[in-house]
Amino acid sequence: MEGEEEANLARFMRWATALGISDSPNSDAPSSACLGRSLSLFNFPEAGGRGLAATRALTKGELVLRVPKEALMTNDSLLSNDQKLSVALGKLPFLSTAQILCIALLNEGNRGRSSWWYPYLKQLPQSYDLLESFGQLEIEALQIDDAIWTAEKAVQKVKTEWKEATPVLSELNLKPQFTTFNAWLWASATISSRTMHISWDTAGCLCPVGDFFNYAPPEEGPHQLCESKATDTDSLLHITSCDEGQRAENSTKELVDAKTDRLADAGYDEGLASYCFYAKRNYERGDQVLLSYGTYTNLELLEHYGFILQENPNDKAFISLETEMYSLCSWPNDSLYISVDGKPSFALLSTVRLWATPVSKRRSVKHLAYSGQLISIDNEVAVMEWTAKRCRAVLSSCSTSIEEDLQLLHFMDKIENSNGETKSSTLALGDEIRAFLESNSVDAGKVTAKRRRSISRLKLAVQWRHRYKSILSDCIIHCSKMLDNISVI
Ligand SMILES: C[S@@+](CC[C@H](N)C(=O)[O-])C[C@H]1O[C@@H](n2cnc3c(N)ncnc32)[C@H](O)[C@@H]1O
Repeated sequence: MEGEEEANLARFMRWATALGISDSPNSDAPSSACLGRSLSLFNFPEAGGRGLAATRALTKGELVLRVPKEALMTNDSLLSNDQKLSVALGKLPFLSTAQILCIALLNEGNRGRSSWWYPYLKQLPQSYDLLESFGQLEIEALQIDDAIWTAEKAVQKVKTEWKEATPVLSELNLKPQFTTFNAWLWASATISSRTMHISWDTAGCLCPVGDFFNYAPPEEGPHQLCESKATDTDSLLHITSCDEGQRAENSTKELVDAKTDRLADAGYDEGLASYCFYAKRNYERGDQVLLSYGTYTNLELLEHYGFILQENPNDKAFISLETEMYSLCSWPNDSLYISVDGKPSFALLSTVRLWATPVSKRRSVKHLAYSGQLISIDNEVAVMEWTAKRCRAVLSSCSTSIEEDLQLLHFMDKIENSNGETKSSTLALGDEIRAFLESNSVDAGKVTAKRRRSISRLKLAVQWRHRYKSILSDCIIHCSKMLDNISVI
């Protein structure tokens, strides 16, 4: 099996080199290998698995990989020489561009060795852990309503998309294994987790070799400047004003920064007729070279890419608010969250401050709330108490505690790394966790490949909820500190 994987990879690299994919894009000398001068393929078990390492010191902004247009797998390139596919798709004009790319990808897989893309297809992952591939048990293991709802919606969406595409899959006469729901899940996850943005097709493109870059979040998340000022413990009594004008200026700057950041990272270059990848910072030889796919919370990473980050500066915890709060201020609902450091977002804090003000006085203090200023000491006490209480309510509604989640994760690590020797260690676990394991059918004795996959998804669900609960727990600590500060005044 390993030998076969190596042979597939070697064939893929020859194919990529012949197409002009190159990590020495500025050199005129023809390359004998597509990688080796700036980048090389390497395994990073703790940071994305297969990825790209720097083979020399790389400078920020340097072009490190170029993938010519001919090597990009797009709807255009897959449909252009396939009359049968175009005719079949013409009968279902309502399909989305992403559904069309799924169908075209399965159609290409069905061709097997005769596909021009065969070397590329052979080194794609065989399975994924995106939310849409979660079963009922894994979804329930997320525990938090918002996440469960997101996962159920993702599963429903991928099922609907498959059903809508079924008539085309039948008309193409694909082998049965390329028309199943599992095959569709594979194609859909491949597209969700590996396509790159192109301006001429919303489905994006699959970019051989370029899709070996693992993810790092962009350096700074949006809105952080304002929020940290407005909720800083030190500045409680002399709150730095962050008025609407300042906010607008900051967010425009952040948008521009985010845009230049993305452009500096990767993008299709019309002039070079290639997808180009740039070093987003300086790298030492041996470092993993990473790409920012965008700004994502852990739930969004899980939904679109099938992984989470233990340290994600853009993670957020949403808690359900009093119904009235959603309409009290003009902030969008997705700005009402608790940041990864446990502090309420600027918008959440100002909303709760206004809500905690008697109705008759709200009008006169609205400008204070909107500019992030403290309304009164009593109001601030009510705000911190309400926020901490809401976080505690969510934590106590979960069927496991943060400590139990940690124990469970530790146990799952053992199952993953063991060859069936873990049974006795279940005795050391609490009743609740043992019941959880039994109800999830995790039989510690047998670890088949299929079981390993379902454990890996279950582990992702537990890791996600553990990070979420940690944010709420940090928020409770933050609120207590603020209350302590107020009490010494
Ligand atoms: C574009 S591919 C990157 C290459 C991929 N590792 C491979 O073997 O082909 C994106 C996928 O890599 C994995 N990945 C990327 N960055 C990661 C990270 N920082 N931590 C964990 N997994 C990551 C996820 O499975 C994700 O869906």
